[in-house]
Formats: sequence, structure tokens, C-alpha cells
Amino acid sequence: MSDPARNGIDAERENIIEVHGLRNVFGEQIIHEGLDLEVRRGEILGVVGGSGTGKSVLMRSIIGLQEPAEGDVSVFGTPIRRANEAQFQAIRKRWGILFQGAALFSTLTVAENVQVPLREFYPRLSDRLLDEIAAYKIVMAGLPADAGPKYPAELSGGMKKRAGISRALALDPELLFLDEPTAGLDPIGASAFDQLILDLRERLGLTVFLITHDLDTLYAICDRVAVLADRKVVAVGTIPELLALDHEWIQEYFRGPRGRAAEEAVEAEEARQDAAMHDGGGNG
Ligand SMILES: Nc1ncnc2c1ncn2[C@@H]1O[C@H](COP(=O)(O)OP(=O)(O)OP(=O)(O)O)[C@@H](O)[C@H]1O
Repeated sequence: MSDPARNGIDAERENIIEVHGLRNVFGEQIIHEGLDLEVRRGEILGVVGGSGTGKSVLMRSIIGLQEPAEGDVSVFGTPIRRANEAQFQAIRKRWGILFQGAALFSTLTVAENVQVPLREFYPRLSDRLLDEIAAYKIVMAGLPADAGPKYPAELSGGMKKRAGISRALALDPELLFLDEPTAGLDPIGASAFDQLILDLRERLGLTVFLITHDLDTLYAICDRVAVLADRKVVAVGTIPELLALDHEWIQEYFRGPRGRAAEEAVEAEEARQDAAMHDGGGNG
């Protein structure tokens, strides 16, 4: 059930996530220093950066798995570091997470994996209802209904990710964290997965924090992209906005051969859709 009082407050809140002055350090290694980032309601924000720039550590800081040395992180307006246990649990209930590699429990079936968060947050749900909800989430993630009784080892890489998504959707989240969701998928599987994320955002009104190296994904589904470099978010904006910046890594990343190929693929798709629309108009 939605809480009108809570929605009244949240409806005015443009930023679902706010990170200010984040500093993360491991021993001598400074990962983040003065990192700021805001994620707006309803957007798909892509997070990119070279290997080891701290994308996963940033995500872990936001979801409370990494205690930063300094800085503030708020999610849904609640400061994570100052939240008490009950407040933190209330926030956890409102997000879903797909970790790198899906991180399914290998000894549980897909349906049982989906039921893990349900059992934690709603311990009184009957087995029958748990089965029904799991079946619904499995189909919602684009898996065949008969995937439920399968174990992760019996699934392809793409199916594992979809199983991870169905678990992330278990609690009807408003916010989805995805850590490299298309890594290891073939281009067709990756593109289908992009479409799934887009569809879920439309259908469920999700806000999505998406770490990726996949330029096709960035072009296809991200509203804005945040670039991690030099220990902070050096730029955030649409891809055309980023392309206009004079930053070496950004230029190399987006203007390199892969970046250009992704851009051309998007242009070709747009041209195809335009042509289809005109054909449709002519015939109708
Ligand atoms: N628990 C930890 N203890 C020590 N060092 C860590 C820990 N977690 C991450 N690091 C270090 O922090 C840096 C950033 O790691 P992180 O996994 O966030 O990078 P990333 O940008 O997600 O990289 P990739 O794109 O390769 O996944 C790395 O140098 C990593 O070794």
C-alpha cells in the first residue's frame, strides 16, 4: 500500500540519491575524494569510468555496504550513515540490486532466490503466496515460467542476469542498482537486456543507477551518464553534453572506435524508425 504522506514528501523530491563529499580509502589507496553525485527521480543514470576508478565502491557506499571515510549519502531523503536500523531497513525495502555476475545463491532455485528478500521482509507470507509472487517476478524479468525450479548452474549467463533482476524486483522497488548487467552477454542478449531495463523503468516508474562499460547500453537507455575519473565524478550529463567537454578520458572513451560504432548504431536505428514511421504514415 502506498503511504500518501510519504509520497507527498517524496513527490517533491527530485533527487532520489544524493552523494556529497564522498571519500573512500583502502590503506594508502584513495579511491574517492570529494565525490558528488545526484540521481534524479525516474532517470536511468549510467556510471562509467576506467577499471578500478571505484564504480562498485561508489555503489556499495550508496547502499550502505561500504563505510566511507567522509561524506554524506542520502537515499529517498534519508542520510544512510545516520539512519538507525529501522530507517535503513525501510530504505532497503525500496531498492533492488543486481550485483556483478548476478550473485545468486547457487544452492537455491531461481524461485527460491526471488523469495529470499520476500521471506526476510515479509516473514508471514504463506508458501503459496511466495510461490505466486516469485512466478510473477520471474516472468516479469523475461524468463520462461519453467525457469522457477531451475538452479543457477542450469541457466545461461543471460538467464542468470534475468533471475538476478527478478530477485531485485521481489519487493516492488522504486530504485534499481545494476552493476554491469550486460557484461559477458553476446550483443543480441545485451540488447534484449537493455530493452528489459527500459521496459521495467516505463512500467514500474523506476529510477536506475547503472554501472556499465557497455557503450551500446549507454547510448540505448541512459538518460544521463556520470563519469568517474580522478577520484570523483568529473562530469555528468547526456552523451552529447559529455562529448562537448574537453576531457581526455571522455573523448577517448566516446570518440574511440567502439564509441563511434555505438553512436552509428543508434543513428541507424533512429533512421530506421523514422523511415518506418513515414512508411506507416504513407500507408495509413
Ligand atoms: N574491500 C576492498 N579492500 C581493498 N581495496 C578495495 C576493496 N574494494 C575495492 N577496492 C579497490 O578499490 C578500487 C576500486 O574498485 P571498484 O571495484 O570500485 O572499481 P570499478 O571501477 O568498479 O572497477 P571495474 O570496472 O574493474 O569493475 C580498486 O583498486 C579495488 O582494488
